[in-house]
Amino acid sequence: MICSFLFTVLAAIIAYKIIFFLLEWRKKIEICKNMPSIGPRHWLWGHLNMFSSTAERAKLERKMLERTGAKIFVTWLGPFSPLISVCHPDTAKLLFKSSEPKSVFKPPGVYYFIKSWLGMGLLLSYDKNWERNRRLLTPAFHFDILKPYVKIYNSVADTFLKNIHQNLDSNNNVELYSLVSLATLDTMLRCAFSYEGGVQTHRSHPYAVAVKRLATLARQRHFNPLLHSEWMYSLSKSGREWKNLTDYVHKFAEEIITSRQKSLKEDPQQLDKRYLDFLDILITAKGNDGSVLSDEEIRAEVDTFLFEGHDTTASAISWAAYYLGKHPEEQQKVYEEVKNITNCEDNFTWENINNCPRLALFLKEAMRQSSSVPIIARQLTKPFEFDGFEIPAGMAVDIWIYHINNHPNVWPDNEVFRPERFLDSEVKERDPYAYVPFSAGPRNCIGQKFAQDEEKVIMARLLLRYKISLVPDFEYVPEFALVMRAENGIKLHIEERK
Ligand code: HEM
Repeated sequence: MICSFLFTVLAAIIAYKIIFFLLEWRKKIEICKNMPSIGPRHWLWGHLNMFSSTAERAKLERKMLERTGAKIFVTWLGPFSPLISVCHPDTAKLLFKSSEPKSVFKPPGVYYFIKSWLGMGLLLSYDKNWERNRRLLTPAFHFDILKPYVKIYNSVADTFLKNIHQNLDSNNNVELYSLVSLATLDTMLRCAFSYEGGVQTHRSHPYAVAVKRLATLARQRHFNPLLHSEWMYSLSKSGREWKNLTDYVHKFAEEIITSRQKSLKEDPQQLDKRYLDFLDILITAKGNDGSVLSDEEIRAEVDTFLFEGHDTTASAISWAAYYLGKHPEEQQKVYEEVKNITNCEDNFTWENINNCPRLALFLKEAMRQSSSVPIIARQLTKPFEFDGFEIPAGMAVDIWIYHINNHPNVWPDNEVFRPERFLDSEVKERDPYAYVPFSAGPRNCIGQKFAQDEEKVIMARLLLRYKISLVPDFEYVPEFALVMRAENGIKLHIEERK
């Protein structure tokens, strides 16, 4: 009797869940019915059978944007999961201006898949916790903190340039991306964490390798609906690899925190300065009620900044170097400027950083064509209307920064590399949300100035020492993941300048 009662209750719950799921599915189909997409949706694969790499997917989407001028589109990940994306300033600005949280709550929100790695640090947190930590950490990017970092950028560049020289093959070619990753990791560790780990002395560093692999695993999981459930993922091979790698990166972050805590205990006078650097702010932070950040909160911020602070900048610098090789005439212009303002000295100063207009234009155009953070995402807490499409609360929406920065209706001749697009006279004619490599609005990138300064120093120093060209027949294939990497790395031909 009890058994049959329990069975009936269980059957009712299962039936309810199935009906609820089917109704939700029908609702999603209805919402996306007339939305532009890269092609007809397959009943099982959705759009997944139309591309085998993120580069192919982005290419198909670009073609679709050329054809339709769409401001919003949908990609079905299998039969049940529509991924809605805004891709034009008109639609994206509604989200940039809002305080909608990041898509951390459920799949297929892209940030859901990296939550167990980065924790609820500044990138993924929302509401009161985010407000508190953003307020707390903003002073770490004050002018007075950033200015002395220029010395570190130059010292990092010294080792980076030596590494290039040492890693040249017999044809004078070098794979640059991995060396840049080490350089930007070194910068981040030294500037924000007062950590001198000699990162660049190795050909690769396990942390940089782990981050690269984690980003790949997150992307693969995103596009494999079978692995969306936590349970299925934890049983899979890649789920176990994910767990091992996140354990390792968390341990790396904990070591950095412990080492700084020890050093501050031994010599508290290190804190007697007007502006504390990033890690010291976290360690000494006190809320209004005297509470400190928990160990878990500190670690989440360290994990977040280690990743956001080095991987993004590595992408920006590596792709910028690629464009130097691709456009020799632009390289020459930037080189002339850098040579003149430095008098060929091996040092790029704070004054130089703020007085290199040609380099600044070049870097902006490079980041337009290869946006280091190609996609970000939000979870709607209220309904939004994007270009006539009503999207209900609860759905995740991707913001395609790369497509916004290249949208054919916003950027004439979008495939042409033309740094003059960023002259004041042209900028003032454009929508302020048309160029958003560092996002926009309240959740914009806190490290923008830091990243731009570092980029300028590394690029200027690279140009002063080497002439760069592309390697014929090498395939430069962008990978549209959390950060825009290059599938085969970025191999460049290098000639020492006399
Ligand atoms: C070229 C380099 C960089 C690019 C293109 C970039 C881009 C971005 C973008 C697009 C966002 C918005 C993410 C979102 O809304 O989901 C963001 C946020 C963020 N970035 Fe960067 N970033 C760069 C460098 C850095 C650096 C060097 C740091 C740290 C030193 C940093 C720390 C952060 C943090 C903590 C956030 C979250 C901010 C918040 O939500 O309050 N980024 N970045």
